[in-house]
Amino acid sequence: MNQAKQAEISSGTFVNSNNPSSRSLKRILIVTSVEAEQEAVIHGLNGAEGFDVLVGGVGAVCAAASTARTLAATTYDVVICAGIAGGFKEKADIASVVVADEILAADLGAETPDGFLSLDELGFGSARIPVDITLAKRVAEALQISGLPTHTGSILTVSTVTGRAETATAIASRIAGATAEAMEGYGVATAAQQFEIPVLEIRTISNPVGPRDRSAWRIKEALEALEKVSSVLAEVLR
Ligand SMILES: O=C(O)c1cccc(C(=O)CC[C@H]2O[C@@H](n3cnc4c(=O)[nH]cnc43)[C@H](O)[C@@H]2O)c1
Repeated sequence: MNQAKQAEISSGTFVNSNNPSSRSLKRILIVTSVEAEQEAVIHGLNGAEGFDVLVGGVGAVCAAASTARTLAATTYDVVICAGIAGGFKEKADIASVVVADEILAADLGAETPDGFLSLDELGFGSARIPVDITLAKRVAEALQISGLPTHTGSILTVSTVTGRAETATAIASRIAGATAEAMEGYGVATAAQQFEIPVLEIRTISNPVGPRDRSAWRIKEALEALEKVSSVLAEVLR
């Protein structure tokens, strides 16, 4: 997608009275990759004020550019990357929810005969972007209480969807805490970081990370879970 499409739900104001830091979240940007995810989020928000939902495109580069363009035009208090994802074996099942405790560009680095070197090891910055951990924990707790099976862990950003069992095993053994993989989080988070805005990533699981079997992707179930996640977000962030 070349042209990011923004659906503004409302420009109203809301205050988060449950936040221990008393920070008020007046305006929240949710970035999805495709329109089906945007629609699920909008249905779940059910007209709640203060949320804008952007289709940022597939892949970290497109997501970063779309998010940065939006943040340059409007002030937000938090940015949330949301959508469907692959879940790592024994970490996140189909239709469960993963709230990132960190956002990690899993394939940003260098391959060597002795293994993978991350951006950090190469000395070119960091492949890890911290989330607003207080907010992430509060959202995860609310999702769990609402009955959605919810995990907290690293959500990896990859350029290529993992399609072999060997790759899945290699990634899981290289990255402790790898819970889900998707393709946009690091891009959205890089834009948010450069605008000094807190970031979250929340994903619902459509498929296992492993041998490619598109017929086994449970996109409908994952989108239904994403809609429920969004209705909880409307409650917990209000
Ligand atoms: O075909 C459809 O109806 C449909 C509806 C909603 C979303 C899609 C996508 O294909 C979304 C692509 C999006 O999903 C993320 N994703 C999902 N599973 C994985 C995975 O195993 N590894 C990496 N990324 C995954 C990713 O963020 C894509 O942008 C189709």
